[in-house]
Amino acid sequence: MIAFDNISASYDGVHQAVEDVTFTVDKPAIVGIIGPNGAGKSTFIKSALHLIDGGGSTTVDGKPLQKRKKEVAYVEQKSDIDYTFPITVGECVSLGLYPEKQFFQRITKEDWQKVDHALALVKMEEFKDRQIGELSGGQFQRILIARTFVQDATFIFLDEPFVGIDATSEQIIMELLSGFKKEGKAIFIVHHDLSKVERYFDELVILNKKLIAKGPTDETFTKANLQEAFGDTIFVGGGQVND
Ligand SMILES: Nc1ncnc2c1ncn2[C@@H]1O[C@H](COP(=O)(O)OP(=O)(O)OP(=O)(O)O)[C@@H](O)[C@H]1O
Repeated sequence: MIAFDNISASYDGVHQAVEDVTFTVDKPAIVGIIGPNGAGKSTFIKSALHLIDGGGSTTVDGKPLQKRKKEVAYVEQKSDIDYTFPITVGECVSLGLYPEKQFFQRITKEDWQKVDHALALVKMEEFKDRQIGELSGGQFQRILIARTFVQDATFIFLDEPFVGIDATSEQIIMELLSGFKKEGKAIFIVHHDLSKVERYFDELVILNKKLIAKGPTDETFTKANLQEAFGDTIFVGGGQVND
């Protein structure tokens, strides 16, 4: 279980971007994190994972996150990533091995097999020796998922993984994540396409600075909760919103 206790964050010390968000998630699960632009979804993850300063604490199976870092993987928003960094696809995926390796340890043959296996899972094995800068957005996203796979993390956080990627990549990634769930992992996905919410997520976290709702999707994906988070203008194209 992962428990977030009073997670808060402020960038200027005056305005709260995230305020006292508390909830727990039992694995396995695929959890959607939704809310309007600027609601603090990314900030919540960064503060909860101690990537930025903030208040509150996160525990993994009762232990402070600092002691269980290897079990947590995070893929930041694409806009935060430097694609021009000169490394190959294989090297990029192998970075997932580093939480368990000291920097002076060599990557072994067995490690490279893990990398190859992960690349095969995301259907990117032919791209192993390409530079990451040569990939499409969807291909790159698949590489980042492969990196979390070699890390073998139990809790995986993905910030808007489907932005600007093609339907095939989205489907490949969702199938892979369902497989991760079957292995007992919990996957958190910041997502903005509300029409896919019911199909993709077992549980939902609805945020707008504060926690508006958290629970099984069929209980939380309601008009009342969405109006509270997004205001009255919310429109869910093709999706079913419960009363
Ligand atoms: N590095 C930063 N410095 C200052 N303010 C920031 C920074 N990052 C985010 N903010 C502000 O914090 C608030 C929450 O932003 P955040 O990016 O967490 O929202 P979000 O829900 O992920 O938004 P989106 O859906 O648009 O990605 C916003 O008001 C944003 O302008």
